[in-house]
Parts: sequence; C-alpha cells; structure tokens
Amino acid sequence: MGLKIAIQGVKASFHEEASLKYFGEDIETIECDTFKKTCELLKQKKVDYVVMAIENSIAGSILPNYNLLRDYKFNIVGEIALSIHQNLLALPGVKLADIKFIESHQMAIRQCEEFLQELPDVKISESSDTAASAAKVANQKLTDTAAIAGTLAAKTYGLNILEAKIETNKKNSTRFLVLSNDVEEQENANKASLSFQTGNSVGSLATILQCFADQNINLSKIQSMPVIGKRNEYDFFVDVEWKKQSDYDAAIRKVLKHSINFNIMGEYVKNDRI
Ligand SMILES: O=C(O)C(=O)C[C@]1(C(=O)O)C=C[C@@H](O)C=C1
Repeated sequence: MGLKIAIQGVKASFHEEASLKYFGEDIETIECDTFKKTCELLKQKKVDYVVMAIENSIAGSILPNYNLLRDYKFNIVGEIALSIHQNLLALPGVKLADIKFIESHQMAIRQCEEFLQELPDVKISESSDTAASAAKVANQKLTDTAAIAGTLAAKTYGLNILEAKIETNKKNSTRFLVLSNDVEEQENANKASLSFQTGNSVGSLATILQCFADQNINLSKIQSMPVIGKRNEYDFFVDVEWKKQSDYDAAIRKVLKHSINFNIMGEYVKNDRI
C-alpha cells in the first residue's frame, strides 16, 4: 500500500476523487468525519498528507479551513482542481415523486440551490459528505430519501441517478490543497500561498498588493479572516503566481517590510487544470 492520505469524508467522496487524481491509484485514504480530525492525524504523523477542499466555484471558500491552515501551520505542497458534477441518487426503482428527504454535504447542497428550489416540499438536510449520504440511502434502504453525490458514489453504493448534473453552473469545480508536515522543495514552483496581517490604516493593504503588481506577480486569490478577539483586524490569505522566480523573491522581500506576521504557507507547482 502506498501513501496514506487523510480525507474528510468516506470512499467515493470528492475528496477521495481529488486524492486519486493527484497521487494516483496506489494510496490508502483514511476516512475522517471532520476536517479537524484529518489535521490531527497529520500532526500525529499517522498519515503522509491531508487533502483538503478550500474553495468551490459556486459555493465559495470553505472558511473554517482557513482557520485550520492558520492553526496547524502545515505546508501546502500542492493543489488539485476537480470538476464537480452533482447528481440526485436514490435506490433503484425509487422515483422523484417518492422523495421526501434529500441529504448531502453542505457545500454540495449550496452548489445545487437552483435545482432544490424546484422541490419546495422536500426536506433538505446536511451530512458529513456526499458519499456518506449515498451510503446511508443504500445501507438503510431508504425509499423516501435521495442523496446528492457524484457518479463514483452512485456506482460504489449501487444507487440510480434520478437527475444528473444538478449543479447550478455546469463549470463547477472545487480546489483542494495538499498538506504536509514537511517542506517539499519544488524546483519549478510557480505558485505560493501566503498569509499576513496589515495595520488598520489608510492604504496598508493596497501598499502590499502594489508590491506584487510592481514585480509582475499575479494575485489569483485573496481571502480575509477576522483575527479572533481583535476588532477590525484581519489575516489575509493570498495566492500568487509568477513566471520568474527572481520577481517572486523580490516581491516577498518588499512585502516583508510592510506586513505583520508574514508567513509562507507553501510554494508549489500550479495545478489548476480540471
Ligand atoms: O462531500 C464530499 O464528497 C466532499 O469531498 C466534500 C466537498 C467539500 O468539502 O466541498 C468536496 C467537493 C465538493 O465541493 C463538495 C463537497
């Protein structure tokens, strides 16, 4: 058996799909029911990596995961972009009219809001992940419940696809991070995830962003999270991409002068092809 990868969710979840896409078939996925548990396993060195969803193109950032990145201080060694198609899954023979309950992961539910609005009488509930919902429908033989999940979950748990591709936008994708205890030097790294704080004064964030622009560094994402207990203060998480390493090095030197608690969370190879 190859590398051990901790995922939030069970087999046939999108986290497993993302892990297989990045590491290949020879991995052992360790199922966890929370993201925090995946981090604990990595901290205790019981797994080699965590694969963690961070943002979906419809539902947006998974904000609590930014707090986990801040608290555990793992190294981001890679990223995975996965195309996500959601389906309404039910036991063979069950029809849409039989469905009184639908359950899935909260991010999956948010990705299918337009479809679900057409079913006002159905009770929607959140579960730990898409594949776990599919497994529950199958194992408990629920004839009044459907799960929102991927086609791998349908196949794995023997469910029928009642409605395919029910996500609000067909170009739906989720970005996952690969986390490690160790820094993995990557010669051809062309992307980094950084975090910092700024003073709460005129132009403090703009000054930092200008350092990136001046060095021809592309900012592909910015996310702010409140600093707990400090009103009006924020941690900024940014992803930056570069063509010339020397441009990136120069930008970092400048940003260091203007920021507080600056941290390089990881430098890795951009991998955003879905
Ligand atoms: O429920 C799953 O299958 C997961 O892997 C979780 C998750 C998420 O955390 O966003 C992963 C990708 C999809 O965006 C929906 C759900």
